[in-house]
Amino acid sequence: MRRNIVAANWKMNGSRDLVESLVGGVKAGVTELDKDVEVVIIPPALYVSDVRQALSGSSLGLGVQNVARWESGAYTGEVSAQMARDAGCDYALVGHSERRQLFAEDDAQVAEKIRQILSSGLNAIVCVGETLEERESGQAEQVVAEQIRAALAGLGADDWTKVIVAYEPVWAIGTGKTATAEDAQNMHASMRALLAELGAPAQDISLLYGGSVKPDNAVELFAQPDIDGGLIGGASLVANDFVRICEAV
Ligand SMILES: O=C(CO)COP(=O)(O)O
Repeated sequence: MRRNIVAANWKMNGSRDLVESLVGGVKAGVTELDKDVEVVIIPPALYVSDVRQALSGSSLGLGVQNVARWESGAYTGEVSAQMARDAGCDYALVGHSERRQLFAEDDAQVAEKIRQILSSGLNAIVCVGETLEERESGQAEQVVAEQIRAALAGLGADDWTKVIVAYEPVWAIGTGKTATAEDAQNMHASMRALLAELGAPAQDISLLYGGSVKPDNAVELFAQPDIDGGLIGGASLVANDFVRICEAV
C-alpha cells in the first residue's frame, strides 16, 4: 500500500532556536492527523541530532537533504548515507534541482547516491522535474522520464519499497507559481506508468508534488489520485502553515 507523506525540506535555513520552536509546533499540531499520513522533517545535516531529540516521543520521520556518493573515506566535507542512518534518519533526499543546478549533480551521480541510500537502509526521496524552458518547449514529460530512468532503472524488488519520487517542476520552486492540479496529476500519472514499465510495483510507490505548496493550494493538489503528498520548502518553515498542509493530505 502506498503511503501519504508530507516532507519538510528546510534547505539551508534554520538555527537551534528554530529547531526548538518549529519542531515543537509541528509535533503539537500533527497529533490529530490521520495515522496514514507520514510527516518527515528534513533539516540541514548539522541539526539532525537536535531535531531527533526534539522529535522524541512522536512518530514523525527524519531525513537529510543530501548524501555522498561514496561509502566512506577521504571526501572532506561530505556526509555518507550510513552516517545519516547512524544519526537516526529514515529518509534522504536525492537529486533536488538545487543540487543539480548549483552543484552540477548529474543523473549518474544521482544514481550512485540512490545506491548508497538504499544500501544503508534509508528511504530515498528522489527529486525530478523540468525547467520552464523544457516545459514551454513541450519536453516536460520526456525530461522527467529520462531523470527517472537514469536514477531508478535496474532496482531490485526490495529496493522499490524504499523509493519515493517527488515531482518538483523547477519553475515552481520558491517562485509562488504552482503547477495546476491537472498538470501535476498528468505528470504523476505518466511517472507511475513509467515506474510500472521499469518493473516497479508502481501502485505502491508514493509520488509527492513539490513547488510552492501552501495551505491554500494543498487541498486541491493532494486530492488528485496520483499525488500522494508533498515536499514542502518555504511553507515548512512556519509551523502553522506546515501543519495545515499536512492536514490537507
Ligand atoms: O524545493 C522545494 C522542496 O524541496 C519546494 O520549495 P518551495 O515549497 O519553497 O517552493
